[in-house]
Formats: sequence, C-alpha cells, structure tokens
Amino acid sequence: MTMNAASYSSVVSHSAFRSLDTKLSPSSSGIPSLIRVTCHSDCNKSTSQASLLLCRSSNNGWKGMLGGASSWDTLPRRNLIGQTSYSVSTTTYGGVAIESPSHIAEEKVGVLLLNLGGPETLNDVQPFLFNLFADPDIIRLPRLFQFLQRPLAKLISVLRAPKSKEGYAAIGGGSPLRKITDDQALALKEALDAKGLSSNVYIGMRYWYPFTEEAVHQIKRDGITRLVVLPLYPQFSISTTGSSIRVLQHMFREDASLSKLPVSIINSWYQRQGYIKSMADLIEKELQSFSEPKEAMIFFSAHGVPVSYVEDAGDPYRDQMEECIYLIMQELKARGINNEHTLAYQSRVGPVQWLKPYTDETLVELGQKGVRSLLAVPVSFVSEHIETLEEIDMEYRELALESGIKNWGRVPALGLTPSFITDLADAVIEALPSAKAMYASTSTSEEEHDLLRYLVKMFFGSILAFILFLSPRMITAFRNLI
Ligand SMILES: C=CC1=C(C)c2cc3[nH]c(cc4nc(cc5[nH]c(cc1n2)c(C)c5CCC(=O)O)C(CCC(=O)O)=C4C)c(C)c3C=C
Ligand SMILES: [Fe+2]
Repeated sequence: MTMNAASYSSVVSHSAFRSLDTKLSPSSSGIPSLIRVTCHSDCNKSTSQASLLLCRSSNNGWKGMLGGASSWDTLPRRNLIGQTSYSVSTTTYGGVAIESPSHIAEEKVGVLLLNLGGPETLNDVQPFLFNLFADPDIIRLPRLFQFLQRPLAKLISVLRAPKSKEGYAAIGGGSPLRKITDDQALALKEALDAKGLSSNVYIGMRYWYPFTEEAVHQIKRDGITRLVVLPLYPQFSISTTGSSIRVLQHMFREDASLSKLPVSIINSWYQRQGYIKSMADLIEKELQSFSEPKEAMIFFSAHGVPVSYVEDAGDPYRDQMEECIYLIMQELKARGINNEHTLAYQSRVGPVQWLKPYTDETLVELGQKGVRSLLAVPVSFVSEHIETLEEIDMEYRELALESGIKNWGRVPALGLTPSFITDLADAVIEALPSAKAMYASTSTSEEEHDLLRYLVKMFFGSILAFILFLSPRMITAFRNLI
C-alpha cells in the first residue's frame, strides 16, 4: 500500500521517519495535512501520541493513507514561525478497523530555538546589557551576595553601554541576531516540512525580544503536545544553553500543564556529522581565497567564558570546544587538507581570568612567529553577530595586520547553509521520540517517601518545639534550685 496523498505531519520514531521520508510525496498544495492512518490488524493500537501514528506492516512498509485538511494559522506571531497542526485518526484498511474514526489523537509538534538575543537599536543596548548581567549564570555571585545581582547589573550595564554601543553602531546600529534567527527558524520549519514533519517553530531569546518566556506562553496557547528544544549554540555552556534551560525549567515547574508536556532538549550538537561537514565545507571554500591556500593557518576563535565556569562549576564548554575542533580538523584531513590550526578564546569581559589562550594575544604571537596567512573561524555561534562583524572583522583583523599577518580571511557563520539547516531538522526528528515530561507527577512510592519525610520532620520538629517551649521554665526552675 502506498501513501496516496501528501502530508508533512507526524511524530514518529526516528526509524519510522526514515521510512516515512522515502514513501511520502509532497502534496500539490504543500499544506500540512490531517493524517488518517490505516492499519492492518497487526498494527499496534494507537493509544499514545507519537510512535503509533503510523503503523509498520509485517513487510516493513508503511500502511497509511494521508489526506485531509490542515489548520494553518496565518496570523503572524512574535515568536512563531509557521503554525500548523494535524490530527490523526485511525480508519479502516483491509476490512479491519482497529479504531473508530471518531477516536482522534492529536499531536502538535513545537520546536523551540533558544538564542541569546541582541539589541535592535542603540537605545536597547543598556537594557539588553542589564538583562545579561542580571543573569546569575553570567555573573555568578556567592549565594550570600545574590541580593546584589540586580544593582550590580544596573551598574555594570550603565558602565559598559558606551563601549557596547560603539560596537553596535559600527555594525549598523543594532544586532542582526533577530533577523538571522527568524530566517533560520523559517528555513528549519521548511526543512522539517520537507521531511514530513509539520511543526511550529518558536524563537526564545534569553536577553532580548522575543523572550523565552513569551515563546513558552505561545507554545501553551497553541496547545503544543510535544516539544523539542534546540539551542542555537553547538557547544553547551552554563552561560548560554544552561542559562536558557534554567528559565524553561523554572517556567515548566511552576505550571501544571507545561510540567506534563513531553519535551526533548538537545543540549549540544557540535559532534553531529552534518554540522562538522558544513563547517569543513565553509573552511575549505574560504581557504581557496588565499593565493597559497596550504600556507594559511586555520584560526578557530571561540567565545570565551571565565575559567571558574570550567574549573569550579564543571562547565563542559572547553572540552566540547576542543573536541569540536578536533572533529572539524579530522574531516578536513579526510579531504586532504592538512593546514596548521589553532584555537583561542575571544570576547572576555571584566577583571577575572577567562579561558586561554586569548585571541588578541595569540594573534600578536603568531605574527611574531612569522605566520603570514590566517583564516579566522568563529566557532561558538551559528549567526553573524557583533563578535564576528565587529570584534573579528574589525578589531582582530586590524591587530593581526599590525602584528605582521599579511593575508587575512574569515569564514562566515553557518547562517542558512542548507546542509546545516537540514542537519538541524534531522536533530529535531531524532530527538522527538525521547520527549518526556520535565516534571512528571509524583509516583506512589515518591508520595510515600514524601509522607515519611513529613512525619519524621513533624516528630523531630515537635520535640524541638517542646524543648524550646519548656526551656525558659526549665532555666527558671534550675535558677530557683540554686
Ligand atoms: C560577562 C560574561 C559573558 C559570558 C560568560 C558570555 C558567554 C557567551 N556569550 C556567547 C555569545 C554571545 N555573546 C554576545 C554578546 C555579549 N556577551 C557578553 C558577555 C558574556 N558572554 C556581553 C557583555 C555581550 C554584549 C556585547 C558586548 O558588550 O560585548 C553575543 C552577541 C549578540 C549580538 O547582539 O550580536 C553573542 C552571540 C557565547 C557563545 C558564550 C559562551 C560560550
Ligand atoms: Fe557573550
């Protein structure tokens, strides 16, 4: 049996998806459709949301008939790219009905892209910086001093704003991050559509519009039933992905319906083949712009974090970054590209020690050592932003040229590179089946445990209260004795 109509909608296991991919052909309308799943009697009963939407037959083919309508909301929403939904109902096939057509299981897939956010105008710079420095994952104060977080954020943001503004003014008066992330979200939605998955893609920025909190409210309003969280940072850091996930955890813990929503979080994805190959493609291409491509040193410049994140707080960022560079270089070597390479960390802020070596110091050293051609590769972020457009392209380039480097190149950020977007879509599809409620309701054994803990506390609390209640009298009585 073949799928005789188009559809983009489904949430099925990854293996299921691969098969689905090969069997479905896009509809003439291209509109995500209602799926009617038809099953032989050997199909599982469709009692749960995801993996049972389509049924695999004994000969490993898909049994289903797709067609129908879609509910496509055309209203533009702040955080939302596309708005689709589908319903799945079982119907008859081969004369055996396993579910009545009236039994409709609905699945609405959401993808939440997490990103940092950036000021859109120069007036946004100081409040944006305030949000950034008010984040306890960015300025990590000891618990005792946490009451100082917001006043300190105010002070630092006001002090830093003039320098930051200069940077944003130099790249056109604001951050390009929102526009690029919007475009990436749309491209991802289309890539998912093309692979047969209808979804709503949302953007949640940590420090500027559209905020993560807004995106989560929209996800709730839209009745999303399964969510994949995809941070747009290839490597995990407490200060980026970790901070955004903390916001989500807080919101999901506080809300009964969100706490039950199946969610799959992709913590990091720097090791994915699609990402590594896309980075290698960009590097390979950019090396060709040098008159002597083999002579150019590949200079990976990663965003830094304070050393204490890695050494005291256990941030895996440095390890992941080093592994990421290793994987990219392996891929290049497999292509016969054996250029020298190095890794350094940029964009440090404040007086504390950050990950070393620092980009600026390394550039000077390389110039002194006689390196003449250098290809800068930004590696912690997938969009152009102030630190590529201003810091690398202007400040570091100038420093490199002053230090004796003659030929300078820079690899663009991945942006909308098709192989990269396709890989993100694959990552989403692979993550879907493992979605789980973030805060499942407590099980009976946990409830019993809680009750026991409560009783123990009550017992010792009562003894303490009794002692405290008696103690003045006991002291008085004792005194009277003397
Ligand atoms: C002060 C601590 C900071 C840490 C830790 C940090 C980690 C970190 N940041 C990124 C990515 C970006 N940061 C961006 C801007 C930016 N970051 C900080 C501070 C820390 N970042 C500041 C003060 C700023 C504002 C700009 C400035 O004044 O220098 C951006 C740019 C957004 C844009 O508007 O274009 C990105 C992207 C990563 C990946 C990271 C840790 C791994
Ligand atoms: Fe930063």
